Amino acid sequence: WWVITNKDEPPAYPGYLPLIGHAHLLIGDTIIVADPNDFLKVANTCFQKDEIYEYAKPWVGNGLATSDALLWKAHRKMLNPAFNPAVLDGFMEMFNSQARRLVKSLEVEAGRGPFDHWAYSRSNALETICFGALGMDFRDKKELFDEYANATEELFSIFSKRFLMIWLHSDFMYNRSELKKRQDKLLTIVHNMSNDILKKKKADLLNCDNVEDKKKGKETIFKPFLDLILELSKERGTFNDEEIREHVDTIIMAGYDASAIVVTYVLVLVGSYPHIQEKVCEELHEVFGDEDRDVTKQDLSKLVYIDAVFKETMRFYPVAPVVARHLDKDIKLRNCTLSKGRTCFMSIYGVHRHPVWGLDAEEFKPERWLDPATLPDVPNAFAGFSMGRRNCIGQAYAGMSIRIILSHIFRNYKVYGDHTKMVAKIDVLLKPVSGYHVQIKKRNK
Ligand code: HEM
Repeated sequence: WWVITNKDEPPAYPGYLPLIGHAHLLIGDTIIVADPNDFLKVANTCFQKDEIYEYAKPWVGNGLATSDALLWKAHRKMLNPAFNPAVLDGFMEMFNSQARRLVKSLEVEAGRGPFDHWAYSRSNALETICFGALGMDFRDKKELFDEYANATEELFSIFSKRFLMIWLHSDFMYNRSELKKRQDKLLTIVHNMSNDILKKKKADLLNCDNVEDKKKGKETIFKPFLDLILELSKERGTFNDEEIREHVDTIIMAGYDASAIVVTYVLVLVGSYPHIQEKVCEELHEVFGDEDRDVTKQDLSKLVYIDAVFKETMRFYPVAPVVARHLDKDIKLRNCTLSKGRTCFMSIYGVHRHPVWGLDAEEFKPERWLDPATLPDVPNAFAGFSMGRRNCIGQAYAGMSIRIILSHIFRNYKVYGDHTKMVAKIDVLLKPVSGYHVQIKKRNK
């Protein structure tokens, strides 16, 4: 308590013994926010990410997720158009074909015992995001894909190992560690890939006149983010090559793991509740009949129950359970003031289990999303994509791709799971330690 600088600071772990209850202050001057209104206030008052985000900088540099507040403000404004609905409409066909690939790859498991479908969802999501971000088609380049996929997976695990090994927090110690040597090797693989593609794309762009495409109204045709960012740069002179590479790597880092985990959580949860799966299938039948056609944008607006399942899954198991800001000013909340200079952990998990969700907050209930009367009174009670201006830029992309995947999977397979046997842990993201075991059976058409 000796470091408390503001007289109306919140108490440290209320109810705990002094000294022991303040022990966290020795590790770092941190505060945790789990109230929906407080979360939003912090999110919209302070845009500076905490120091722990520095660990990801060797991979993604000053991309949106890690950049300092000032640079982030300028870059986010310039990048928002690359994620607008017209651009995302161009991704529909690719999302559908990737969802079909996932369904096909799962065929070997149909009718057999429990299996961990994470490997399937993860590699499918990485293929999709590499296609969407870089325009890189890995589909017939298995060796290259495996090398890239393994490198990204291991990089994630290195970040979380470093976070847990407090003695490696200082750059001085980390730069001398085996972990850092391994990280450098993996980064060479990952960066070479983006740099090679960037070089090739730049050369292609010089040879084609995109203004003509726009005149012909072709904006909704699929264009990877890299092409869009290159075009923005060409038109407005916005980003240099290094910045473009960092933004594209950020999109890959931020996009694929989280999306894949949400799909896997949905399968385990829906597989645990047959009555919910029945409703999903009834809705799919109403919209598609017995057809195995692609999902259109109009279909998505009709799939309200699947949307409810998607949102409830993200509420129940928030993939990004905590985000962190460095408080660059004092922030006055309703009941207390947070002092400048502290780390503020904003608990998405806490917001999603907050009393505003009612007595059934601990239950998985997609129905709550179907009627505004059963949702919390406060508008900021859902933070799955964080809140405020520094929220997830890929929210619409993720929502679209995931709902398309689910529409294909549940039209083709009956899924069985038991989420009560799943133990989750925070490994940068919230992941099950026990695997994502489900069983699937082919549906009769
Ligand atoms: C269901 C999947 C996803 C979830 C749950 C998710 C969640 C989040 C959250 C909670 C944040 C805030 C992180 C923080 O403040 O530290 C974030 C930021 C971000 N996400 Fe996502 N995300 C998902 C998918 C995607 C996809 C598909 C993309 C790209 C296509 C993406 C790109 C980004 C980027 C670039 C940021 C940084 C935004 C900024 O600081 O301006 N995300 N995401």
